Amino acid sequence: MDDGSGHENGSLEDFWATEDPIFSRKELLDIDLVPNEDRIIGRDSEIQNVASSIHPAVKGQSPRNTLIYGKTGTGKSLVAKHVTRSAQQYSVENGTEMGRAYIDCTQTKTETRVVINLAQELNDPEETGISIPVTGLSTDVYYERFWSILDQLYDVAIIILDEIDKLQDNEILMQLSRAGEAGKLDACKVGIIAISNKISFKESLDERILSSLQDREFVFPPYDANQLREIMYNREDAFREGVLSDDVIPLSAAFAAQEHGDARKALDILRNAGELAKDEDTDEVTEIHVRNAREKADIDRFSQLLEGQPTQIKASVYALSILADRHSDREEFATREVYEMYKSITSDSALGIETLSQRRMSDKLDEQVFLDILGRTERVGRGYSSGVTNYYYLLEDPSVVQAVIHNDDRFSELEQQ
Ligand SMILES: Nc1ncnc2c1ncn2[C@@H]1O[C@H](COP(=O)(O)OP(=O)(O)OP(=O)(O)O)[C@@H](O)[C@H]1O
Repeated sequence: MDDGSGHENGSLEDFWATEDPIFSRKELLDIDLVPNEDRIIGRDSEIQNVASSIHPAVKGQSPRNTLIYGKTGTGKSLVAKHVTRSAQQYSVENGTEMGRAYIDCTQTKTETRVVINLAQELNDPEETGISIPVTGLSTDVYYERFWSILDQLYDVAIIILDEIDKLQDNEILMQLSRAGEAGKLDACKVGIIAISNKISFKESLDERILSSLQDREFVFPPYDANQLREIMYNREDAFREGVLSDDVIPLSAAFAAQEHGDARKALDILRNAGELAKDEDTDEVTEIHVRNAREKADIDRFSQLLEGQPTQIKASVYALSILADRHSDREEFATREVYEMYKSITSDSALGIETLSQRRMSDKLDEQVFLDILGRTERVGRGYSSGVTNYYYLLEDPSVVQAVIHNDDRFSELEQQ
């Protein structure tokens, strides 16, 4: 309470003035940051490849459409953004009007929303006199306005569609990739850089779209532990000097390398380790913080996967996690074993769900295989037990799985199995 002495305000002022004991430039660890070229590691040939496919654009000619594949955190978005940013700077200095737009298709999934976002990103209403209301127009009208913006403002436009497999349908790809031939545009040339981490996504594309998009196609390999280390050492100035103990970066790199060489994961672990140290009011980030940050990252990822899943699914995954916990010497468990545990879990009235048949429970487990929650192997029995038996295994540590499922109160209240 303010006692009139000004003391309260004084102490808050002191508080505002305190420096962060851990981070000095935390923004260097932001996941959306496109760092300068000297901080980009191990992607020289990928940068060169993408640059050569859009090279004609800097002279106002048609760029080649480009598809980029690769697992999560292999630098796909980074390279696409970096190369197009550099191309745009060069173009402007050399008299070519180049437009550049980025769409994250996990957020913008429908054809109409993509056109609206592209039109808004590329428009300059003062110059074109065109307005793009957020709603209220038909898709056709949005397209007309979009083509008109492109023709009025740009010689060439490069459109990055990230996580393209998340689009609800392919109409937008058809429109963009054939805009020139179809006579929608008079002057502006359009190039697409499409990014995906699912190579199988091509199977869902119409032959005509595919042949147009697939002009150039690149696969980005995962990083090894050395490259991950270097990526992090190049962002070390996000932290105050002397705050990171020596083993922090190598350990974060080792964890992310186990994951499949994911730079996103590496930087997430490093940032979270710093946050944990800060929460503890210490001024050193140590190995323990890295281990806890990794566990937190795993729990967050797994929570997202399991979020909103029905209780039956949680119960069957929980049964598998208890088996894995009890038998640390084994990884895989036969359907029958999982079912026995599932029966004892679901018989607890605290859960309030019925006990399904073994067949239906295994159908539920099979669904999880597709969601990357579980793995399954099939083995052909020998001797009397001929026939195929399914074995399930967790893709995550049982303690992480249980921590996530226990967030659902009904599970945390279950009798110890
Ligand atoms: N070669 C690299 N050098 C420096 N930082 C990198 C490199 N590759 C990736 N990063 C960083 O890792 C994070 C993830 O990279 P990016 O978003 O480009 O991956 P992605 O392959 O597009 O992944 P996703 O498929 O999940 O979108 C970003 O913060 C990026 O800055």
